Amino acid sequence: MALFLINRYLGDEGDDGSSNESRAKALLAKLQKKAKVKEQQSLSCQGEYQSKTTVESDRGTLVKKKRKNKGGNLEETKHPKKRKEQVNQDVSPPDPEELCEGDNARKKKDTKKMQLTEEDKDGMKQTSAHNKNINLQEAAAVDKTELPKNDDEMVEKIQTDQSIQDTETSPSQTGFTILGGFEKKIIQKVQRVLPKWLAEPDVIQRDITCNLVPISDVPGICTKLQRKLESNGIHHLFPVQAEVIPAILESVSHGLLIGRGGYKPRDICVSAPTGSGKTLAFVIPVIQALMERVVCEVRVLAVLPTKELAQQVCKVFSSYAEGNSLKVVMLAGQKSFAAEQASLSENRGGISHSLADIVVATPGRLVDHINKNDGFSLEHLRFLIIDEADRMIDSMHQSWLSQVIKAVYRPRRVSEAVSIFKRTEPAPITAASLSPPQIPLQKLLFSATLTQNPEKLQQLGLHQPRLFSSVHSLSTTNPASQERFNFPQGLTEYYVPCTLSKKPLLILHFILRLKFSPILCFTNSREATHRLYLLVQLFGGVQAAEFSSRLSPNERKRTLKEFEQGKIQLLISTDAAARGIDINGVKCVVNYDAPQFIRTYIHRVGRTARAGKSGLAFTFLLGVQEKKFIQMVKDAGSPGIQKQIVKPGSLKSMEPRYQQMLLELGNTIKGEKAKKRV
Ligand SMILES: Nc1ncnc2c1ncn2[C@@H]1O[C@H](COP(=O)(O)OP(=O)(O)OP(=O)(O)O)[C@@H](O)[C@H]1O
Repeated sequence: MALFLINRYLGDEGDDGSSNESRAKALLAKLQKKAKVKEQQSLSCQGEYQSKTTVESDRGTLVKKKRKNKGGNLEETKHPKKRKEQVNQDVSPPDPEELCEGDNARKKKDTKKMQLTEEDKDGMKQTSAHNKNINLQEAAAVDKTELPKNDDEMVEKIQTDQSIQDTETSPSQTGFTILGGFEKKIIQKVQRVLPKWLAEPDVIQRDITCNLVPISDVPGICTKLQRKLESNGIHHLFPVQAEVIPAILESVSHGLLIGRGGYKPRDICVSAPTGSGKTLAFVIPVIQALMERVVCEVRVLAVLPTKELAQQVCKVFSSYAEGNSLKVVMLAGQKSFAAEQASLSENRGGISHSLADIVVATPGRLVDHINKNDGFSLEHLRFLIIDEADRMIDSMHQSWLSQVIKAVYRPRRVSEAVSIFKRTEPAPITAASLSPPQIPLQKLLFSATLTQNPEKLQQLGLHQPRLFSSVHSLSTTNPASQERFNFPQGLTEYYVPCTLSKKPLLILHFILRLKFSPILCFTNSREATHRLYLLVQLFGGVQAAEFSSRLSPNERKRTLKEFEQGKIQLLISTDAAARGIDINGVKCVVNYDAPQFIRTYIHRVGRTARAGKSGLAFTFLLGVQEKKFIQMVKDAGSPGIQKQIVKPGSLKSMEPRYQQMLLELGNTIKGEKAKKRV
C-alpha cells in the first residue's frame, strides 16, 4: 500500500508541455497499432472459422430461428458480423474469438457464463430474467465482434473495454473492499526549485568596457597593491573584480582567524564570462590578506584542472606576491616529486618548516603530496580557491576535495594533537576561552559556466554561500529547459555549413585567403588534431603547430609561448587549450569539429574576445549537425550565431593540391605507425 508519494524533480526534459503532448501522441499511436494487430488477428481467426463451418444456407435457417426467439431484432439484420456471432452461440462450435482473443475478453465471457449457471441452480426460470441474460450475451457478442471502422472508433472501443473491466471489478459489485492499489491520479509536474543563494545572486555587470571602475573607487585595496596594479598596466578594475575583491577583503577584515562578528565567513561563488578578469578577483584580496602574516605556512591553496592553467595562475600570484615576502609554489608535475617536496618545506632542528604561503596545484599531484609528503601541511589553510569549478566538480571522483578537507583538520604534530592537556594561564571563563579560535576555511569558486545544479554544488560542502553572477535569468522556479550563460560582449559567432571532405580546405581558405591569423582551431580528439596538423604541414605555406596530450608538458609550454609570440599562425588543439588559457591576441577561434556540449563551446570561443576586446568564432557544421547545434547555442543565451557561406568555387583552386596531399598523408601516417611498432 502506498503510504505517501514523493514527487521529485526529474530533470529538465519533462518540463515542457510539448513533450507531454508528444508522449500522449506516441502512446495513442502505440494503442492504435496494437488495435490494428488485434483486428487483423480477429479477422484471420474468423476466416479460419468460416472455412470450418458448414454452408451458408445453414446460417440462414439459424438466423430465422434466432429472430423468432428474440422477437425480430432489426439491428441484427443490419450487422452480418453480429449475426455470425449469434450463429456461433446457437450451434456451440469452438468460439473463434476464444482462439485468438486476449484474456480480458475471455474473462468477461466466463463471468457471464458463471452468472447463468447460478441462475439455473437457484431454479430461477422467470422468462424476463432469462431474456435479460440472452440480451447480455448478445451485448457481449456485439462487443466482441463489432470491429472499429477507423482509429477514433478504436480508441473509443479501448476506453469502453476499460470501463467495462472497471465496472466488473468494482468493489460495489463484488461486495468486497479492495485493500491497497493505486488510484489513478495525474502525476504532478515538479518544477526545479533553486535555493535562495542561487536564485538571487549579487549581479555583476557583464559589459566590461562600459563598467570599468577606477582602482581607488574600490574599497579596501591597500596602496601597495594599487601601485602594483598600476605598474602592471591596470588602472581600472573590471566589474567582477570591483564586486568580488571587497567581498573577500571584508571576510578577512578581522584577521585570518575569525570572520566578521566572530563567525565563520561565507563561501563565495563567482560565475562570470570568459576573459572577464576572474583571476585577479581572487589574487588581489588573497595576497592582501596574507601580507601581514608573520610565520610562513600554507594558507592559500588554488586548485586547477590542468598543468597549463596552474602555471598561468601561479604566474599571476607570483607577480603580485613579489616584494611581500610571500612564497608561491606550484604542484602540477612540472618538476619531479622530490623537487616539489623540497620547495614546499625544509627541516630545521628536527622540525618541518613550511616554505610556501600559496600553493597552486592540479588535483592529482596535490593528492600525492597530501598522502606521501610529511612536510606538507594544510592545517593553517585559510582559502581554498577552486578555479574552473564546474570542471573540478566533475573530477570529484578523484576525491581530491575530501582529502584536502581531511588534511585541513588533521594536526601535523603530535604535541598539537594533545594540546587540550596544555596548561593555560588562569583567566575569566568566556565562550571564546572555552573554544580556542580556529582558522576558518573559506572556499572561493570561479567559473564562466558555474553549474546551477544544487545537487552538484552540494558535493563541495559550501558554508552559507554567496553567489556573484552576471546571469540575470535566475529565478526560484526556473522554467528554462537549459542553463543560460553569458557570452563575452565583443564576440561575434558564425557557423559555416560544410561537408566532411571540405573541412581541411576551409581552414586553409581561412588562413591563406581570408588572412585570419592567429587562429586557434579546435578538434574533438588528439588523433584528429594530429591528422589535421600533418595535412596543413604537407600543404605548406602556413606556420602551424599542434597542442594535445601527444606533446610533453615542456613541448606544450613552448608551443603556447610561440603562439603568444606570433610565431605560429594556426594552432590546432584538443580541448586541452579550451579552458582558462589566456593567450593575448587570439583574434579568431575555429571549431573545426563542432563541440558536443555547450560548456565546451563557451570555453573554446572564450579564448578570443577577452578583457573587453573583440573576436570571431567560426564553427564548421555538417548538414546533420546544424539544427541541433544552433538550438543548443541559442538556448544557452547566445546573442546570435550567424550563417557564413563559403562558396565551393573559392575552394576549387586548392583542390588538386589537396588531392595529392591526401595521398601523401596516407604514407606519412603509415610511416608513423611503422616507427611506433619499432
Ligand atoms: N582590470 C583589468 N584591466 C585590464 N586587463 C585586465 C584586467 N583584469 C584582467 N585583465 C586581463 O584580462 C585577461 C583575462 O583575464 P582572466 O584570465 O582572469 O579571465 P577569466 O575571467 O579568468 O577567463 P576564463 O574564464 O577564460 O578563465 C587577462 O589577460 C588579464 O590580464
